[in-house]
Amino acid sequence: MTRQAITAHELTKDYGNGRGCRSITITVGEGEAFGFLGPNGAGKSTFVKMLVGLIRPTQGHGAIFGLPIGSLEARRHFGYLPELYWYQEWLSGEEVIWLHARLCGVEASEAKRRIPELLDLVGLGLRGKDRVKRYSKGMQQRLGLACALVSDPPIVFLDEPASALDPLGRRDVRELLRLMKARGKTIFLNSHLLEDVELLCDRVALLNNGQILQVGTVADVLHETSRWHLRVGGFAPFLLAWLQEASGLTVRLLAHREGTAVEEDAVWLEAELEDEEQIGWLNSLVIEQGMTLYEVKKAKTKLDEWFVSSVAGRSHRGERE
Ligand SMILES: Nc1ncnc2c1ncn2[C@@H]1O[C@H](COP(=O)(O)OP(=O)(O)OP(=O)(O)O)[C@@H](O)[C@H]1O
Repeated sequence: MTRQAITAHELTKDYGNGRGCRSITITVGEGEAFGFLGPNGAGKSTFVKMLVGLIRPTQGHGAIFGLPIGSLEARRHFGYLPELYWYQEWLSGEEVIWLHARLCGVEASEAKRRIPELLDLVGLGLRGKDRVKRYSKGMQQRLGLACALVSDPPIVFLDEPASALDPLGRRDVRELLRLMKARGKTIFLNSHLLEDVELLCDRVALLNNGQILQVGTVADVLHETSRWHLRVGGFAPFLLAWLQEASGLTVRLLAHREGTAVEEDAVWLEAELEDEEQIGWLNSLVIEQGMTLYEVKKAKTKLDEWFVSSVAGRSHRGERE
């Protein structure tokens, strides 16, 4: 059985104004990449700050490899990239990493060996001797990543690690996270870049107003829809109404489906089922009407669609207050 890397039990932070996060219970296994999602102000950073020991919970408890959050022992096991980072601008990039290495207790000889490796890893290879004052925001974020990895920790907490990066930088970070995952690191990722989360994370949690709405594997949350797509030939518009009436289901014509050429003869229909078994019934109706059934598959929701549909209609604080 996989060891539990991060656990939180009813972890709560109330800033005194009713904001923060409420009663969050989750477990992240060793080697797992866990995506923590939610709209602005949902409480994601607050939750991570409790786990890394920067703020004290109002209630509940948590542990890192079984060690209480906030303790020095727990802190030895992770690296952390905060959402808002600010490094000593009078130091060079190398000196900032050196400082973090020494604060983490990395031996001097080991730190010297790691610094050029880390600079290369985060794409700052040639700029290590420049002062932070001369770094762009994106370069400082890359520096922050290097600092989070300096002790080669088994767990990394990354709060929006690519928020300041251009598309190339984002791709670099995506690759870096994949590499870390392949090396068995546990990754706790707060991010609004849902495409990256979908590619990297094993499980995701969705937070709103400080509370968890849903937790599950990426596959589960994306496949929970009951929408099916059917590619049919010999379609005529009147058949749509007929299909709806005969099946009693909502069936619509998709204007065009991403990634497929628009063919003259074949169209995509989308059906909403109440029960998966209805798909066989619908297929037989399509064939009965003389249409050709080329393909039938369950519609896969993108993570951003899932995010929007899960949060839509609920009140949420943050930037929209
Ligand atoms: N120190 C504080 N004192 C009072 N309220 C706070 C404090 N820090 C955060 N909050 C509030 O707590 C809520 C959660 O904030 P938090 O920064 O955790 O959200 P988030 O999900 O990380 O948002 P974002 O995606 O914008 O980074 C927000 O309503 C915020 O205004």
